[in-house]
Amino acid sequence: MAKSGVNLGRIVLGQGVPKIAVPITGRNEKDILSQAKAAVSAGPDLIEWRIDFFDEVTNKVKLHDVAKLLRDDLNDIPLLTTFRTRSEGGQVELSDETYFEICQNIIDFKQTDAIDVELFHDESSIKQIVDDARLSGIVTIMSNHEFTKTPDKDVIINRLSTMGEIGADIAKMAVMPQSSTDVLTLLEATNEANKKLTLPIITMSMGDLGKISRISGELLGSCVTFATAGEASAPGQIPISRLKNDLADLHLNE
Ligand SMILES: O=C1C[C@@](O)(C(=O)O)C[C@@H](O)[C@@H]1O
Repeated sequence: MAKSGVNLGRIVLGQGVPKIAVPITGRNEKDILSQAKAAVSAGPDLIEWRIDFFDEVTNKVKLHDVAKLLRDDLNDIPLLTTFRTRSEGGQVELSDETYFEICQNIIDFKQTDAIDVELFHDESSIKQIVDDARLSGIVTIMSNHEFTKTPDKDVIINRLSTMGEIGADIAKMAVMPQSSTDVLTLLEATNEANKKLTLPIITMSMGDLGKISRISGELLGSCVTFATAGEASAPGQIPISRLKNDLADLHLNE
């Protein structure tokens, strides 16, 4: 039975072919806007702004100005805004207080369709962000990254499940494989979690070894795949022009 999807602007996550997200990783306004132009012309389903790359992310006024300029350039392509902390593979380590302040600013600006919130922070603050996002009509994608290893299948499924219990609209888990067996662990966890959980999930096994996980989402149940239209934001991402063909070739017709 098909799950009910999550509306994100003009797209629905959790049904049919996985949606393609292209990240923007510029460090300043000029690079952010020129990457946005390249991303838009590559024709993704959604765009991710990785604000941890932005040099002025802690300057509220500047963050708001660039968020608005970016949004105006996206031609209605839905926007996901993500601050990835250093311990999860991002650019900057922050105190929880600053991390949540930035998340709150992003919600208050109302210039995004979705926000990424990392699972491993103070739980009551996460819940507050999820509630505030919902009140503002912003979708929460809760995430966890394991940048050095692939946890056991049950651990992956439990974390995705916990994200749903906390109130996320979508649960996301990225892991690093050390072997082909690790890749299979992530794929199996995806297949099981997708059947067990009511919320849509996003998973990936990073690096070259894990590339298969970036094209197998329709079969196993991962609803978004991240692709490049220039800079990659994580290892193993496939250029969008090729990924579109891969997803079309693997599309299930019945
Ligand atoms: O969570 C993810 C997934 C990702 O880490 C990947 O492996 O494609 C890329 C990040 O930009 C994004 O926030």
